[in-house]
Amino acid sequence: MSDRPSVVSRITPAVVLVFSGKRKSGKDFITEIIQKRLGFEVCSIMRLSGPLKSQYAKEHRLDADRLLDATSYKEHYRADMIKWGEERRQKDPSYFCRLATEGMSALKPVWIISDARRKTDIEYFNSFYKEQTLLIRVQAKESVRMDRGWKFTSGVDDAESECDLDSGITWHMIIDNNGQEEQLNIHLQTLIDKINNKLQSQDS
Ligand SMILES: Nc1ncnc2c1ncn2[C@@H]1O[C@H](COP(=O)(O)OP(=O)(O)OP(=O)(O)O)[C@@H](O)[C@H]1O
Repeated sequence: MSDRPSVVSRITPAVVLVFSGKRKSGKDFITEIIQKRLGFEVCSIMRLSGPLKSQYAKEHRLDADRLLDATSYKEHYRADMIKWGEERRQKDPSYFCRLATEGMSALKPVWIISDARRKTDIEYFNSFYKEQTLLIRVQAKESVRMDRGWKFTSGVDDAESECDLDSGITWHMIIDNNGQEEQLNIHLQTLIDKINNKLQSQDS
């Protein structure tokens, strides 16, 4: 990849956790637990989908707050915003990764990317932060995801953005999140131990 991250994000994090998983597998649920356990002063959650809306609003002189809420304003621009995002990504696959990881939150030592969706997202973090990056896949059975409100939606669940990471990636950790609290806690503790080891090896 040719584009370097911005000046702020070049302050190298100690750990980068890159999460991926199907809709309603529990990515937000899990990443928020990890952030709480590590502490908000240590850990930032960065959403690659976040800058899409804010940057689209900026470039089109729209009200970003209204674009982010559930009004018809958002619906009106939705299709155009998705098209704009795809065009941007095609021109520059690392565009949204760069935007999501700049700013003050990049100053914290642990970054959690909660919504990787494409192989290019993985390539971005592997190319700039190889030593720090742990790739984590969250899995849940379809029946469990349905209980959480997921319903198969054609054009969404069969789109590249949902399926690109279904194969071809060697994950450092796979977390099964089917609602078995004890099993989840074992996974999370293993991960937190790994993070703490990385943080300690940076200190020494
Ligand atoms: N282990 C769990 N125990 C209890 N509730 C859970 C668990 N995992 C997820 N949930 C709940 O399931 C719902 C979906 O989880 P979450 O929003 O984390 O999924 P997601 O993968 O981030 O979904 P999306 O990709 O659609 O944003 C939430 O209401 C969340 O609180």
